[in-house]
Amino acid sequence: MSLSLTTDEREADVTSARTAKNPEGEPSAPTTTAPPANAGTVPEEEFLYRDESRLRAGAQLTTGTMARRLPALVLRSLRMAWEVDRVAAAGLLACQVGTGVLAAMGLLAVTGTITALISSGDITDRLWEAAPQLAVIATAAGLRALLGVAVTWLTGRLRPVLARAAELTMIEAALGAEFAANNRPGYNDAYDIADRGAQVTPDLVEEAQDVLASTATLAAGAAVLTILHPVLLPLLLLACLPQAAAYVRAARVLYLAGLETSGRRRMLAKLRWHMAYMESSEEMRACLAGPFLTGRYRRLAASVNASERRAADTGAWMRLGGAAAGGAASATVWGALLWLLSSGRMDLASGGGAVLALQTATGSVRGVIQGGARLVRTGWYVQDWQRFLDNAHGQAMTASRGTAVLPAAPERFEVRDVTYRYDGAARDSLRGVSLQVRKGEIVALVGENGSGKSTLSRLVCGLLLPTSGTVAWDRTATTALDPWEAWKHVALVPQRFACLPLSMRDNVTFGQGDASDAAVLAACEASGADGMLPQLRSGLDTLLTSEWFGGQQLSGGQWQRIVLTRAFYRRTSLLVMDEPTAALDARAEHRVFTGLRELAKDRGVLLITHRLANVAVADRIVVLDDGRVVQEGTYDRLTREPGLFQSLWKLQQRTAG
Ligand SMILES: Nc1ncnc2c1ncn2[C@@H]1O[C@H](COP(=O)(O)OP(=O)(O)OP(=O)(O)O)[C@@H](O)[C@H]1O
Repeated sequence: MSLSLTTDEREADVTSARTAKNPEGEPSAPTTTAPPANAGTVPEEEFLYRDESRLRAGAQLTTGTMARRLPALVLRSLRMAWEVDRVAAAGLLACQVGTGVLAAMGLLAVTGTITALISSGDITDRLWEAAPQLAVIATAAGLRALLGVAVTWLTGRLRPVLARAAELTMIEAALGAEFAANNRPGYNDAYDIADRGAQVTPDLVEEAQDVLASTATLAAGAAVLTILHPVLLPLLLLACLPQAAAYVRAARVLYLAGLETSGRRRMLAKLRWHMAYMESSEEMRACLAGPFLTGRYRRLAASVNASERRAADTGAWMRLGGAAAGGAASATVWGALLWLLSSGRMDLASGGGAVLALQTATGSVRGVIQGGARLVRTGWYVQDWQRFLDNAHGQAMTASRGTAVLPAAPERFEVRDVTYRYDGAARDSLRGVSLQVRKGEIVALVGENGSGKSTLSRLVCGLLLPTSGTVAWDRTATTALDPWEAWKHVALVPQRFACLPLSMRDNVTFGQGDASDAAVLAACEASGADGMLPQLRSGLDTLLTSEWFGGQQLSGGQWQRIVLTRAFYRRTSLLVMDEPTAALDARAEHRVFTGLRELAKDRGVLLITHRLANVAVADRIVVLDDGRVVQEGTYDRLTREPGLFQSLWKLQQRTAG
């Protein structure tokens, strides 16, 4: 998926804009080929969900599946609740069992009361006879109300804990995924859907509670109905089948709509982020991107709304059909009860009890069906979450890498005949590349935009694994290494870095090392970040963001100094710097490059920069062109030797005047 335009598309765009003007230069009515205002040139279809196998699996979900999966889902929700809060989980289960028992007691007491009241004899005697039953009814009702309050309290206690626990599993899954997976077609959709599953895990528990409560009351009603006449319960259950089928079909339609709109909803979230947050807000304003993007947002939102409305309408029609069929079937059950009474097969007292039991059971069956359908839909989402955690998309690093741990800090990082192609890309980003970085050596990577420098640096760091060829650290292939152990030996200054809302100290240390003032200040000195310390309100403990009270915002160059400090603080065997001084002023840049030789004494340094005068500091320069190494040598040699390096270098010299 690409948001950029091809040259043809861009030209078509300009042409249509030109033809939309009349010869006097006044805007005319848009031609049929011109895109409508604020439309954007990438059609919504680009953001459709395309995982056919998931959609097919979704379409095959039936009432049978629901019936089979309900017990497992209820158990699973109880297990999840048990894992995060045992007291609440046990309490909820006890409350549900208690509710069922009390419902049965209440119903039996109602039947007993009616029998006592309509029997012959003095009314005072009959009332005295019914009194204990009435006491049971009142006590059962009161206790059920209390249990209801307890259920609400316990569920409220569980919800946030479950939600945070589920969020954490997603963060861990994302951190444990291959960096390359982000490019895999469908991965981000799968992540989004799984994330939705994680968010609804508290619903799973709540809905399971509802189903359990309805089932408990249904069990009580069913027991009383069966005692009164064996035909009533099977009839009632049969009558509910059409409604159950309709509800499950409606749940399936809504679930599939959720899948289908996931890509578009993700794009909406991304647009919202860009329009609302500080990182891109200056560009949004100054380039007048706001109206265009809100137009784009409206169009995408309309397309999502239309899909969701269609699903809601279809679901409503299905439920209406189910309700009508259920109503007709209920009438049959009530008819059967009338027939039993009129034909003398059931006495009047039992009939009174049966009316109440039927009413209770019908309400509970409806509760089981509606709650069950909701629970099953939530269960599908939770299943998507579990599939992601189970590495259904093959993204987990544990699946693609070994567990080897290097016995000592590595001294040689070697790339041998490596080819790399990003997932979903049409061509290789690197082809047959070889490179070595040894301890004590500074190697510079240069080349034009898109030539493969960052990709190669990611391979050297072990962030990416080669498509073919080998990347080895002291003879151990990066594919065999435990990544978390391996990255203890790497410090990376990436092109796009993270500006985290943490204190300056935490932004530098990330909780590693001794984090003492002396250690952090030494790294600050090497990067030039020490110069900004006097401006920080609380020194190293200043919160680096103005989005919260007490925080302080840094400039772009100041942030880059922090990122350099981060890398220097780590004192690793390999230091990779991708455009490390792009935002630095001349003094800070000079300081970094003059300090580099000292830094390289006990580590290998891989330096990527477009400022070719700076690579004079390197021992070796490797020149990349379109994914291949085209030149390699010292600065002196490459500036004299005709080739890509010399021509780029001369251009820069000329620009510099
Ligand atoms: N995450 C990615 N997914 C797919 N293709 C990518 C990705 N990152 C880079 N590429 C492609 O790989 C090629 C090399 O990109 P790379 O970022 O390594 O170039 P570079 O030399 O570092 O460029 P620059 O000087 O602009 O930083 C480019 O054609 C780019 O389009």
